[in-house]
Amino acid sequence: MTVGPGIKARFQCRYPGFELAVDLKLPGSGVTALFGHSGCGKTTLLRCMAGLQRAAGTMSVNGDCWQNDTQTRPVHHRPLAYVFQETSLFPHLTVRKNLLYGYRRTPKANRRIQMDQAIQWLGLEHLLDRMPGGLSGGERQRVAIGRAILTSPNLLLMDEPLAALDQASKQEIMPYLESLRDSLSLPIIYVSHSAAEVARLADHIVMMDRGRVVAEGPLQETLARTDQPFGLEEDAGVILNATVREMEPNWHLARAEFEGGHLWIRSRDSLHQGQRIRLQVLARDVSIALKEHSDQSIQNLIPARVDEIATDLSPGTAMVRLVAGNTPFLARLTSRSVECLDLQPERRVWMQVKSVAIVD
Ligand SMILES: Nc1ncnc2c1ncn2[C@@H]1O[C@H](COP(=O)(O)OP(=O)(O)OP(=O)(O)O)[C@@H](O)[C@H]1O
Repeated sequence: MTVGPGIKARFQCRYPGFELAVDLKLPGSGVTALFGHSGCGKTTLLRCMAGLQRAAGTMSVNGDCWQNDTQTRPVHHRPLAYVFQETSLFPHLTVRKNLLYGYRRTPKANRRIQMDQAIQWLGLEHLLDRMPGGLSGGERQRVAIGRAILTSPNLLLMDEPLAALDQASKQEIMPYLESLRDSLSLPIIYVSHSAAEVARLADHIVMMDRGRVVAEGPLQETLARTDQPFGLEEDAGVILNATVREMEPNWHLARAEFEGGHLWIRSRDSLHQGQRIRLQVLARDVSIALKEHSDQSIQNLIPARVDEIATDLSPGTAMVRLVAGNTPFLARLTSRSVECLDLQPERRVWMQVKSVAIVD
């Protein structure tokens, strides 16, 4: 069988009352989120990928075939690391020795991630001589992630790694996960049912429902679908990557540039010029005008093109996809407004953005 770059995962398996059937081609780098309601099969799919769950199918990672129709490599021969919701550190070993455990088990020639790097990425310097029993939940999880990546895996599987943490610990650990995403070249499959985590971390998304994939693709593009396979119509919105270009301290505003325009956002102390941020714009916060009105209170007025209109989402409601430069946005309007404005694909309009949130 020829296997190319990226991750190929095709599986079929059954439990009483549940069947998983997926056929996925995923990017060979970055974070792919497996997203969906409880019981939709996210953990089962992750276990199939790891070889922990028997399933018919194929699995390959950047050209390395782990399973096909005739053979399957056992889990301990797959170069992967798995981080669970509940950490399982060795309680009798210090943090340093827990980290070294993964590192030393990896043959020297295969070590691509060094101790110092992992310690720095995960901010573990001051914890090295501590015992796991005395760490907070967030600190323990950071050590567990460190131990996992120090095996230099070719695939990192993370199953709801923040689910057992309180809100404050989740906020604390997020920047470390972001730094891992940006520093590691290895693909990460990240199971979550938190839209906020997905918005912040993922590059690619797989949305599952009852053992099937209902939508899949790059995060930005997929969230901007007018058919809203996520069932999030009320909270539908796009995520965009932007860079802070200008600070207006007198007005407490910052100008964030995205591919195709800029948005004024409310400033905060932690923002600085040149910073890369992710923004969320909800469909219900976007309205459309045919002319550029300057006599109104909305700061963000952006020229855009109508790309697609879906009118049958719920009675009287339409979802309009707009494109500014290369960046898609969604606007949720009444069907009446769509008709009154005579909106059609390709029409040039002005997009009024009432509210923008920094994703964190
Ligand atoms: N070993 C098993 N035996 C029988 N049924 C199972 C087994 N493991 C999982 N299931 C069932 O398969 C379905 C999918 O479970 P899975 O844990 O993969 O979902 P999930 O999306 O990860 O859910 P959650 O977000 O709650 O962890 C559920 O209906 C579950 O009850």
